[in-house]
Amino acid sequence: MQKLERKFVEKVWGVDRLPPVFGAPQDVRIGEVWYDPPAELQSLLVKALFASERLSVQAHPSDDQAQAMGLGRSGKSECWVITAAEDGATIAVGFRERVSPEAMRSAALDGSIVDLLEWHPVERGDAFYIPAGTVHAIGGGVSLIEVQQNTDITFRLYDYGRPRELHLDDAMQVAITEPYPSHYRSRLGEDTQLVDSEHFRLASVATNETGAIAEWIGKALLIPFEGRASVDGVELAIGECSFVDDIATVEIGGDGLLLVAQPQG
Ligand SMILES: O=P(O)(O)OC[C@H]1O[C@@H](O)[C@@H](O)[C@@H](O)[C@@H]1O
Repeated sequence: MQKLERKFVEKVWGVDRLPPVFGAPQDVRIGEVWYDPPAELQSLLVKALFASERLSVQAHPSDDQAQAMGLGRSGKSECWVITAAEDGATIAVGFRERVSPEAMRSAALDGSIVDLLEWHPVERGDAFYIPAGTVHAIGGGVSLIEVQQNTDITFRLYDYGRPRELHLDDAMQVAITEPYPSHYRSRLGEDTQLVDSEHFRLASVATNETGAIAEWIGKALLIPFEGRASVDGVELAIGECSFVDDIATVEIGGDGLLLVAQPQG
């Protein structure tokens, strides 16, 4: 088992103070904690996100689109598990109704795209799979764990007038201008398989009942979500992410809830 190194990333929409378990520098607006992918598992990246304000409205390319655009081999599908949400917090995923690409473009230019999106109320434990092409924006007052394909290609459609680069023409090539299919949503406690996609799968596993991953073999990433969890007797603290070479051969213990991610395909 290998605990992954953490990297703190400043973001305009980040928070002034991360939970103490992260030991983050003070006086810096941190929005993301990146867990450095190990040499043995480079295809997935895990992040913890902390948003005090809305992130950009954005979309990511698929593998084929990224390759056709000369941006490398990998696109970016991702998933989120909400770890904390202030009262009334929302995230935007997909459109309320189907829109034409032209209507999306002009709404991105004047900012009214924010009102075309479906803003979903969220609470701790809600999970969303976000396939490449889904137009999305994480709202303020939300913290989450993200598991994503390991690439950093984000096409911003709209950024609330913040002075950051937009990528509207690229986004137009990849954005799906439709409502978000509800079967991509799940909830910890009700569902054990949160994501089962082309590129990765994600399960929520109670440390005393690991049936959800009984058939899993091979490399995996473990992210403690709640309570106390251990692997082969070593405690996994909240705020950490660990790599194991073969999930089938490790002994999970403790009294808590773990997220377990594994590459597929
Ligand atoms: O473009 P900004 O607003 O900084 O957001 C960038 C972030 O967006 C989120 O939705 C995720 O895709 C993160 O992996 C990404 O780093």
